[in-house]
Amino acid sequence: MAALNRFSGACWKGVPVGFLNEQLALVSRALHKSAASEVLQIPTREEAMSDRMIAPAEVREKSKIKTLKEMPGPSTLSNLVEFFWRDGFSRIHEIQMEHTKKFGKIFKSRFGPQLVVSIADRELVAEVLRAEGVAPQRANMESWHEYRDMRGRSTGLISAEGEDWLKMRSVLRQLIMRPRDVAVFSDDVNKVVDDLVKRVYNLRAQQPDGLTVLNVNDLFFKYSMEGVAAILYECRLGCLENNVPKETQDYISALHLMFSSFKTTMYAGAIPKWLRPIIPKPWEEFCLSWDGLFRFSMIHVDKRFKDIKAQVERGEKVKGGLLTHMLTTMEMSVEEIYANVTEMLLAGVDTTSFTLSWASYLLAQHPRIQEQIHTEVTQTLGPGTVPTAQDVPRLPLIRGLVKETLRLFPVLPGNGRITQDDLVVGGYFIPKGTQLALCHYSTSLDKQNFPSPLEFQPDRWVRKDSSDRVDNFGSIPFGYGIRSCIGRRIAELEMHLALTRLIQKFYIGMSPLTEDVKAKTHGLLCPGAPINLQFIEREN
Ligand code: HEM
Repeated sequence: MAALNRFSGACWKGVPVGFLNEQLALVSRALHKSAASEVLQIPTREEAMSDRMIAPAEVREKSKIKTLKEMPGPSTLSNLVEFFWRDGFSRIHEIQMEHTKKFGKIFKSRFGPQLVVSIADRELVAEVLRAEGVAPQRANMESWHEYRDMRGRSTGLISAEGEDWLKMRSVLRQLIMRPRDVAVFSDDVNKVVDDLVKRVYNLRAQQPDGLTVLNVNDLFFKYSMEGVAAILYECRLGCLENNVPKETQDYISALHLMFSSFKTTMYAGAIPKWLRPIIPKPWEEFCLSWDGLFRFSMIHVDKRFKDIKAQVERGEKVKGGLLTHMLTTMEMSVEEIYANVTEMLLAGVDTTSFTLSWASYLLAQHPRIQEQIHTEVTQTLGPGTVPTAQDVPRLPLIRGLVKETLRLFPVLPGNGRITQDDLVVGGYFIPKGTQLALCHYSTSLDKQNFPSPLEFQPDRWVRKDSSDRVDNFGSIPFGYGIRSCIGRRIAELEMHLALTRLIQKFYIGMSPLTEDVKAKTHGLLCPGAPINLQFIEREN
């Protein structure tokens, strides 16, 4: 039997009504068979319903379905101690692994009133995601919705649900979901890469050895923000300049507030409204950072809108990218455009910068692999060629580098889904409305999914022949299916072009100032200490 089945209907005395209906349907199908069924002595409906009925194998299998009560998992108390006493919020990825080891590949945890079913098995993750409906829900976004209602703002792709989400997703997916859609941004991103390289020279020059860039994540944060804004706002923000403009600096502060006070913002959702007068800070900070993020997006969207209007008034042809398209077609309202660019910028900066930081760190830790990749780049592109989106398919090791980095350090170590139907997963009945946690960190490091899982092997993603399938649900850092990451191709373009150029220009070495850097969870999986690297210029 497939480990997952869909049921409709509620539970009746612990047995899902849909399940009973299915049994009745099976029996009824048998009863409506012709004479042949009489020869086979199919039982009557009454016989079938009696205790003496020998159920078909499928039905017998279903009767083994267990309830959530029978599912193993840590106690509420141990969870409380783990998270609030032992700072579990910064070790969510490790706790995921520990619980998988202890309780198996499906287990339940309770956080106050919230029950979460965690799934750390690649096949079960695949079944859940493959069986999704048309508008999957990731998690309860009540605090996000409350802020938006309070300020009269719209939801964007991350926070929207149902029809609203479906409408916005269908507009955006036509614009940025395929590699060839984002290839048109290649020149814009390359200009940002030019500035990244300049910035590396500039930062190195400030250090006594003339080689080291301290805390590379700061550099990559600015690169990612500049890159994603070049695409989303069709303008430059000046993040990589020596003097970052004030407006941009304010935005960076709002973004830092959102993430650095991750616990605070988590509590903002978790603290009941009636407690807010007593503990006001989390909710206030949450609103303050959203105000900053929205303000910034609105400035840039309004500016572009004004430019387009002026162009139209002058009788000029309006040309542009993503934002221009959204503003001229108006398939979404202006409020929806504000909300979407705000949420996309929020989703697109730290994710990309952490991945770039880890990728550079891994290259520095593995000089032999770095040389292999450098050889691939120079042999494929020739000396001094600036890579473009069209070159990326010819650089399998660069793609492997990004995939392997995201396998070892999936920025989102776990993803969520709220079940929209009653389901059976891994032999357990899971009622509609249950919060699922898909444990990507555990599956990525599971040796059944990836041999020698702790080793950094970018070439494990290079297909040797057509039968050699290396894509698997063990590592799906961008999610899967209709609700997967809409910015995936933008992120990949930014990372592929930046890494290729850095590898062309520099040998990336470990700085003596960097010790073994462990990952920590801070909303996202990020470096637990500054990564300081040397960028040694190559001679070609
Ligand atoms: C390394 C970079 C990135 C990683 C690893 C990443 C990962 C993810 C993941 C795991 C999800 C949830 C998918 C799911 O629930 O199935 C997601 C959603 C999303 N991401 Fe990304 N992301 C990255 C970069 C970006 C960028 C650059 C943007 C925007 C330009 C972006 C925009 C979004 C949005 C808007 C959603 C919500 C989609 C929806 O609900 O329809 N992401 N991302």
